[in-house]
Amino acid sequence: MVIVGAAIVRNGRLLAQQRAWPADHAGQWELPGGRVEDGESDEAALARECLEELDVAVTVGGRVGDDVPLPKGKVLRIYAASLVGAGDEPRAVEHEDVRWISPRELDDLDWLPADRVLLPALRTLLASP
Ligand SMILES: Nc1nc2c([nH]c(=O)n2[C@H]2C[C@H](O)[C@@H](COP(=O)(O)OP(=O)(O)OP(=O)(O)O)O2)c(=O)[nH]1
Repeated sequence: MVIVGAAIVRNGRLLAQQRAWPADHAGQWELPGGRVEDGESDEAALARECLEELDVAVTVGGRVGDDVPLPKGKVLRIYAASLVGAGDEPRAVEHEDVRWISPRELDDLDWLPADRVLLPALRTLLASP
């Protein structure tokens, strides 16, 4: 099963969201996203999840990093993304918080373990023009 995540970048910052549940991961940070449903493309799943979780429309770009294995045979797959409306403000619909993260803050956040594996690739993405 594929879990897609969006690396949404604006003005050199990465959007991260803080989990409200389950209890053992509450407070930890991740990228917006979720499960790809049957018959759905990765891109469509990402657009749907960003609308559900952040209430914003996104344009999905290329892959970021390699698939990261998750427990129970799942994989985490990240795509670069951008807001359709540059002035749109994502809000935490079902999460604790959302925040724009600068490269300097990237390492200090309490990321989910799979996301931490992706930090070098995310750092490279943030450094690209
Ligand atoms: N969305 C997302 N999930 C992640 C990330 N890193 C990571 O390990 N996961 C894990 C947590 C969950 O086990 C799984 C996705 O859960 P989810 O709750 O976001 O997805 P979903 O809404 O489609 O799941 P479900 O409630 O339908 O089961 O992937 C990440 O950066 N973003």
